[in-house]
Amino acid sequence: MEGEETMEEYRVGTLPTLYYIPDFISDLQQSQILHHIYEAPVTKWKSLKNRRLQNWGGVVHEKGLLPQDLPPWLKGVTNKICDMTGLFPSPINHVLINEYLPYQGIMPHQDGPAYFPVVAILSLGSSAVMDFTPHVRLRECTKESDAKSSTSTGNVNNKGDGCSEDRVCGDAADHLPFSLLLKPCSLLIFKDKAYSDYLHGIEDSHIHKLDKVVNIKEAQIHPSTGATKTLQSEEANEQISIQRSGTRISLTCRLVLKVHKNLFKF
Ligand SMILES: O=C(O)CCC(=O)C(=O)O
Ligand SMILES: [Fe+2]
Repeated sequence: MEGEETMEEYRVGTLPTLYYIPDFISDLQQSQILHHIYEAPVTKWKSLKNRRLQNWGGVVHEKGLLPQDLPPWLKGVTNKICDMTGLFPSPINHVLINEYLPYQGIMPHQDGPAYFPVVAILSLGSSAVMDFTPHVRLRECTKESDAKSSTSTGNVNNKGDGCSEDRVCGDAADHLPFSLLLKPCSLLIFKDKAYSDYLHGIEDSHIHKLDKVVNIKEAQIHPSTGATKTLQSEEANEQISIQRSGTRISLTCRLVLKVHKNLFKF
């Protein structure tokens, strides 16, 4: 594969920097990776309020990474991601493994500043919907520009606030929430705007709605993904959602550019 050019065929949604690769790994590779994850000593798991995680590659500090070699079974995955996407300037050196029970999620957030702004997330085990929400500054900008246009001044530059540039307000219409269906064995990659202008998160719920999903076709919904139809009682509007039934594991693969070989040089 030839990197960014090849990636074009996996672009989803309206942002230029959001890619979804179905079946990035085989079922057999998935089982092997899951086997390694659950083979790790129980002390490798860190329990958070609503999920567990394993940290591989070392400790991420504000000032960089205190590195630890990734194990070969993870390097196999991260090398394949680097080779195929061509989006990482050097090998991925950090992997966070999150485990979610069917009612668990992750609150909307932006990834920390220590990371190079490209994220690759491999999904295993069970499907989930990831929601992208525009950053507050962009949401406010949208409201502000709506309010201004309703005053019919026709001038979006008349206040020295966060909306004071035509360019920013012009972009605001593009900053609508959207979601992605992440199926087992798939790889999601996002960078640039999708990384910096949006928060990403997964709802703490057994049911995930598909109404804002931009990769339905690519994710090819069928019964084994857990896709179901539920009926909205009042308007009898059919709305498709997924019923989460199994544990989902994700591998968040990233690069920390600043690596400290020696703790005392921090
Ligand atoms: O589990 C996921 O798909 C998302 C994880 C995530 O956003 C993170 O680890 O920063
Ligand atoms: Fe994240």
